[in-house]
Amino acid sequence: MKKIVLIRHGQSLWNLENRFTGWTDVDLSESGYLEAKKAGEILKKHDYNFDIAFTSLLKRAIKTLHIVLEELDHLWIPEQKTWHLNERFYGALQGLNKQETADKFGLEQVNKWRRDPDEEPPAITKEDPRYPGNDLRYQSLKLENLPLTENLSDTIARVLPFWNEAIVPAISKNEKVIISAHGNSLRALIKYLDNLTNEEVTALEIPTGIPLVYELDDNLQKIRHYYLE
Ligand SMILES: O=C(O)[C@H](O)COP(=O)(O)O
Repeated sequence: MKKIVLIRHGQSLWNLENRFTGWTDVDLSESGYLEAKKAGEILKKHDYNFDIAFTSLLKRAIKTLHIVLEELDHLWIPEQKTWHLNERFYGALQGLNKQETADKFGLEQVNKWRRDPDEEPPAITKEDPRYPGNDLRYQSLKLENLPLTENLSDTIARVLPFWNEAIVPAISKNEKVIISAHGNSLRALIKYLDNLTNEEVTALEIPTGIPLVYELDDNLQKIRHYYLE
């Protein structure tokens, strides 16, 4: 039996302000730091240790990972950072307040943008300062990989290749893996691991900063999953 740990970053400043974040690189809030520290303490209490870590290119996930690893005295393990694990790119919604957007466009539309796997939020243009092509960290990406908007299906389409090409080989070598990522990149992965329908994934909410364990069999099929307390 193999075990992996997934963790959504601790509360970010824009989670606190209730703003669409996506690829905006906002920091953890004070509570977010504490959540990450507590996650590390919980993992330590349960005697978890890791051989390799995977995270996104966004500081809220990277810092969460580092705070957790610091608690475990495991800052030395190799880590791979990748845009594939970034939060869903929220297009022109990035930066807007979720409540104000619901007041303007209606809650039904906002819920669709947030949770319907096939509904794309309004796109930005390449001239928009939020275009990832303007950001150094994405300079090695192919043009077609730089999103203008993404729905969950688009996010799944970039998370799964990384799962198969980088994370599966590590798990198969019996390496103990921790993945620190985001609400929607983790929803993408969990949809796959739990074989969820579109309707089921719509209802899936992942709390910030709580370690989520997946037990997998030798074929990497899920046996069970649970949050650690
Ligand atoms: O990018 C964001 O705004 C959040 O991290 C996830 O937001 P959601 O719950 O609205 O998808």
